[in-house]
Amino acid sequence: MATITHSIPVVDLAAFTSGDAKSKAEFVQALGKAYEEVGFVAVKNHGIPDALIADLYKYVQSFFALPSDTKYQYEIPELAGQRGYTSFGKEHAKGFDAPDLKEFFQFGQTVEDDDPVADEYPPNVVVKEVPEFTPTFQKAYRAFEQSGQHLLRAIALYLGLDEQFFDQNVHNGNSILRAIHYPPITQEPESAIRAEQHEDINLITLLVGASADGLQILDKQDNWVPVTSLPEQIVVNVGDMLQRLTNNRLKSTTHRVVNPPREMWHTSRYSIPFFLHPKSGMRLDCLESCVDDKHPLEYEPITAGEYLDERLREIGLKK
Ligand SMILES: O=C(O)CCC(=O)C(=O)O
Ligand SMILES: [Fe+2]
Repeated sequence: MATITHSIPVVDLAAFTSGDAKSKAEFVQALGKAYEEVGFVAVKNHGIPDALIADLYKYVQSFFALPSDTKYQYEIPELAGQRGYTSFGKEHAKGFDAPDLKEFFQFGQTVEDDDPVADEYPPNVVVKEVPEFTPTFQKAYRAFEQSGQHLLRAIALYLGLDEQFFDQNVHNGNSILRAIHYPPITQEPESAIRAEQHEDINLITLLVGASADGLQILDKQDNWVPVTSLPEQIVVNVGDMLQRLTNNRLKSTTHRVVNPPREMWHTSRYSIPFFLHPKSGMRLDCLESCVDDKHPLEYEPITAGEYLDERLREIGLKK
């Protein structure tokens, strides 16, 4: 069912959410196979309204256009970049010293029921200069959660689990909506690129139309392949938590964002990934169904919270 129009398979989420049993089952197989082989898909009919995405980009651009001193007010070192602003040159990929050529803003979970997990989450940082910023992030956060929940249900079915396997751990989970600005490049970058090669930490990442070229994935032959998606599609990839849970059956594929050619140095690039995380208490111990003689157990038991802490230290965001 998946058609390859670019470097990554394309799937139609409407086949899962509104289709009959046959198209639902076909979607499950197409998504699962793509995640075993490529780790990335482009999703159409993802359910996130175009107008909301347009608003999100508009307010994100207004925020990054604020004077540096104003943005610094929203950078709170105790929050380790998990909420609010992180200035240019702070984050580096695991295993690399040179920081990425980016600044970003992170928005997290707001618990609206009486779930005690609320105590684990710092409040979001409210940008006063752009009043529509916070309500738009909140709306988008919920829309991404919803879309991600459908995809995780399909993944659960593919893995032979109960369709609702992820639901309770993702409801009020520690997901992050991150707006990234890669500023214009003004001098020959020494060794750094916009985002050095890495794998995402979380279960899955949903990425709305990055505003310019640059995203590349590493294929099985070690070639960098550009990822392009049509304007109405979002890119959704497997992160390390899902790879770990499935004992490497689903692939958390290495990716990076390269610098543009010199004639495009004067342009900014914006992108808005939603890193879908479970609650910190979710166990990421490898599923029994993913361990056998051919696939021996690769990882120690761990919770999502322990794993996240380990990874944030490795990328320089947590001391
Ligand atoms: O900017 C992009 O297109 C992707 C960014 C990314 O891979 C990340 O922030 O993890
Ligand atoms: Fe990434």
